[in-house]
Amino acid sequence: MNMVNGEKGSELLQAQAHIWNHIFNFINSMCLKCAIQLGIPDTIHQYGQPMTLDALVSALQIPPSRAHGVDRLMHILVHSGFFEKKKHTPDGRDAYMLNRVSELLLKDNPSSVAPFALAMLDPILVDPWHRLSAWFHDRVNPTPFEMVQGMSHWRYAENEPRLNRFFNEGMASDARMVGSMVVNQCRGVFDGIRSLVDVGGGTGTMANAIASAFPNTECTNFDLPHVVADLELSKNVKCVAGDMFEAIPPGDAILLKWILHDWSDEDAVKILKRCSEAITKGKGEKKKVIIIDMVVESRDGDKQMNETQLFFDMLMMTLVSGRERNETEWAKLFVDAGFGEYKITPILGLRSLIEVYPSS
Ligand SMILES: C[S@@+](CC[C@H](N)C(=O)[O-])C[C@H]1O[C@@H](n2cnc3c(N)ncnc32)[C@H](O)[C@@H]1O
Ligand SMILES: O=c1cc(-c2ccc(O)cc2)oc2c(O)c(O)ccc12
Repeated sequence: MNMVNGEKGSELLQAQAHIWNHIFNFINSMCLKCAIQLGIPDTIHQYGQPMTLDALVSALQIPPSRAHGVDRLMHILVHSGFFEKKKHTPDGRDAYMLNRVSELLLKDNPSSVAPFALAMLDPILVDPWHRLSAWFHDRVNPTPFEMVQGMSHWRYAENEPRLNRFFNEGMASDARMVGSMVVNQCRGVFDGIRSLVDVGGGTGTMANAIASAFPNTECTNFDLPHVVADLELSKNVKCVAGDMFEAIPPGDAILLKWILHDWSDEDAVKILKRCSEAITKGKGEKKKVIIIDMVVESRDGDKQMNETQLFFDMLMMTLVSGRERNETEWAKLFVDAGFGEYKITPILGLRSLIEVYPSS
């Protein structure tokens, strides 16, 4: 039988479509970036009602000769779930509305993902992906990022204010969402904690949220000097600059949100040992390390969740010599760093809150 006829032929065409879909996946990312840069989500939001193409083109100040482009851009963005389209009541023309996804792209949404999207899709962070295969043969650079930029992601952020700003803003918007969930849904985690240090706390959003929900807990935000320089934090939050591989300020509890997945097992154990020293010096009775990170697991039937876990693991390998870990891998880190029991609370979607206790 001819290969391109019958069942074999249809399998072949399906395989080809699958490959095309993956080749062109970057078009989804680039259309998203374009929509954010043009300000489409904010423009529709400010309009306050479903917005026709003409109204959108005019508000965006795009020349009428490019209106067909906005039409086609909106078509793919509706298809990929970023906006809703409905018939405009008086004349039956199409009109666009925000949905829960595009609300997360609004500039004034405290949980906006827009800064992250712009940072991730900037050539600085896209170029390393073009070097991934070369990196597998490279014996020198810890990450594809370092291969391209000649320095680590953290050093680069220190020298490049634009990346530093986008990255810190992206982290802060995530910390606003996670901070409010943690202080509302996991209050018990902070019971009896007299002092807490948020290690690698970025611009202090988590420390501020914890300090305002638990005024009796003395909170410290600890990060690299260029991150904490000129920070204005709540008046009951201390700010300390330093290197977590050298020493961590003392506290009953150490918070590590999205820290350990940035590092290899060897470095993660070093950080945990510094945490162990810091809680030993804490003055309270109750002591623990609180980790907010992903615990990789196979989620039956949820292809998107599984794929997102894989994306994050690749992101950690490409940008920052880290990895995502399953429960067995986490448990090994805790044992190697000399800790005792741990408790995982899977409360933050793809991420969990892990409490790790000193060995008795
Ligand atoms: C992925 S971000 C997480 C930020 C924050 N914890 C959050 O989740 O919003 C990692 C943080 O670790 C900080 N960091 C990296 N190396 C560090 C070091 N050696 N000592 C202290 N902080 C460090 C970075 O500056 C950055 O703020
Ligand atoms: O470089 C990153 C990017 C992210 C990231 C991107 C987009 C999102 O919607 C959320 C997060 O997260 C990172 C991270 O957690 C980390 O520890 C290092 C680098 C990055």
